[in-house]
Amino acid sequence: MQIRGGRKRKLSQSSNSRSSSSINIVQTNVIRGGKVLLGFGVCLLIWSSFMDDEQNNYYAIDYHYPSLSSTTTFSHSPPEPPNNTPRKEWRTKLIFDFALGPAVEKAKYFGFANRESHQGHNRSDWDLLAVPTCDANGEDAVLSELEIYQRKLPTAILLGVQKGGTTALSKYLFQHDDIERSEKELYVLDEAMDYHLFQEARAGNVAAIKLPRKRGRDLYSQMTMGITQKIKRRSTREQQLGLVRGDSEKRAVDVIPTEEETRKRRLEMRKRFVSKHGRVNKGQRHIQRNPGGPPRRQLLEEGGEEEEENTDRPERSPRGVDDDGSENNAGSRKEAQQQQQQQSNTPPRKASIEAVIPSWDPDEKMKRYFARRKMAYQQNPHKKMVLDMTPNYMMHSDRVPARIECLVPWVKLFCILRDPIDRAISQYDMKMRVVKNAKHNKQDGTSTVLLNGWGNPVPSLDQFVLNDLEALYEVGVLQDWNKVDFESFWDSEECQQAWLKYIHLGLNAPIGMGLYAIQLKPFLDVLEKIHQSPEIAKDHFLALDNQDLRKDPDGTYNRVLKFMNLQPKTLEQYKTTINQATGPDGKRDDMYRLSKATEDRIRIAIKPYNQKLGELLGEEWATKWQSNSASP
Ligand SMILES: Nc1ncnc2c1ncn2[C@@H]1O[C@H](COP(=O)(O)OS(=O)(=O)O)[C@@H](OP(=O)(O)O)[C@H]1O
Repeated sequence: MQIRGGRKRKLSQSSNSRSSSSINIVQTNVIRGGKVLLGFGVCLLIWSSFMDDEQNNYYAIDYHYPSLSSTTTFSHSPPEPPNNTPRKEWRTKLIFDFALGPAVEKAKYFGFANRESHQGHNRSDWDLLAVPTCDANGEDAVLSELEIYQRKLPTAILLGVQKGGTTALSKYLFQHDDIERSEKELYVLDEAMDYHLFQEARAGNVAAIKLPRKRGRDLYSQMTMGITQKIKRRSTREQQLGLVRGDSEKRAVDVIPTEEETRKRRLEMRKRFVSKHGRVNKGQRHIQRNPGGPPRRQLLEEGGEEEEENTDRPERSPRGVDDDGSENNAGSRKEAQQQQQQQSNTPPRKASIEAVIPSWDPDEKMKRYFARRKMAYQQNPHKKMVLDMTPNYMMHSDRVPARIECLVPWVKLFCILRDPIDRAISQYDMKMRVVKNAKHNKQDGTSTVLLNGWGNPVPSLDQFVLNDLEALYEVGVLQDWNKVDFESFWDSEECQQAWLKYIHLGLNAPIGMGLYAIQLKPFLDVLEKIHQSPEIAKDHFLALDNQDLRKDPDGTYNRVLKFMNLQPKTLEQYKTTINQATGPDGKRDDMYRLSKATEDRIRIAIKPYNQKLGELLGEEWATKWQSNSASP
């Protein structure tokens, strides 16, 4: 702005007074130079400030409870009682906050002034949860088993892994009479707890919580959650029209366009948008799309498919890197906000928690969480096990272990692992099932480009995994193991920080999720810490292999029952998704295939982590996935 202003003045000066002295010219040049420097300095300052911010965002997931202690964190290290707080009170408060607190808030939210009337639960149901889990001296949990069951706190937790076969296993387990039937994925220890803390932060009870932006997801994979709304709408439309979804031939249609094709397409879309609605600043777009014009709904109706593609974009991140990976123009955003302010005379929106997490919908979250907990808290004292099978816990290994220690130290943890490559392919397949209903843009009659809801081409399977591989190298989780000694890296602070940085990027993590050793280590550590004995800790952990579940469902099911100290049982029904989708050998005719080169690259890169898994879980795990046995 300043530079442009300077230029204007210079032009008007030169036209009006040709006879200005050379001193004037020198002065003008000096001023102009100064302004340029000043502008440069300001830009540098802005840039460095939000670069810092970006950095902080990666590491700042520390949840503080000032009411307990300003140093009690719930993420990276297990919380300890603050000074002068009796351990009993401290623990009661934690249990109350985590298990009961959200429930009380929910009751308030749903307008139950009187909790007695709430959905058949009476006050004592809720209050049961608030009973301290330690004795009068503040020593460890003294809840009897019955008390734990009555409280419906989880007695066993399935940590992961996503696409490992959780759905099938949960269907099997819920057939058992001694297992409480609840929804499969509860997200109590990650999302719900995070949500509770957000509520607290909003109320000013805890320090503001920064979460990483979802930039990485967009930057590296382009398969974002943002598209799901659009796809849902489109698929409903397709259903209404009687179109069949899910036929496997469609999977083969994604031909990845060249960069040039992508650029052209974006330009075209932009041109069409501008010709229809006028030029709109990036920053302005989500503030007021069409000042004074027809309402947006009307625009959409007139605009048809193309414009809808463009206008369906969710809000962009407040600052920093844009959804499509390009740098935001912080200046133009500010400008747009100023313009907006002038137009509407309303103050600019303050950065809020919602701004930090763009897609956050508290009401929606609240309802979902409420529904889940309601199921989990069903009053049935006869069931012995309450399961929380949330495959994302494994990936949230920065906060869930501490919460386990603090809240449910008695739990047994189990997981079902799968060949990382097969797992990644399955994840891609899941994403594509959503994406493939997006617009297919016929370009020249021969190639068909599959686009996501934002008009960006979706990556091929190879690209999808390679992008993640690149991210893992970028943050330092993966390195050139010929140059870096994995053994010393594994135990280092550097490794932990790199992993934190990676998970806080919010990626789809097709390869990262397959690094089981690094995810499981904190859970194994916390079990040892809780039980103070490696043997007892071992009894509280079970790792299953997806292949075993495929080949011997009955045997695997009974292994889990034994692990939970439940009576053995023969499975009544095996009907799971495996029958429709995957054969007993894990192969699927319509499955995507990774190129051999990519697969080899990944296997070499993650090999040391697999070997570590052998050290953690037993030798057989070290060599399980050397070659892709499930692929031809
Ligand atoms: N019985 C049995 N044993 C082993 N594996 C099975 C079984 N049933 C289903 N599947 C396969 O599991 C994959 C889905 O995993 P999840 O249910 O964990 O998915 S999710 O994370 O809950 O979305 C999914 O894998 P892909 O078919 O490769 O996508 C299912 O086919």
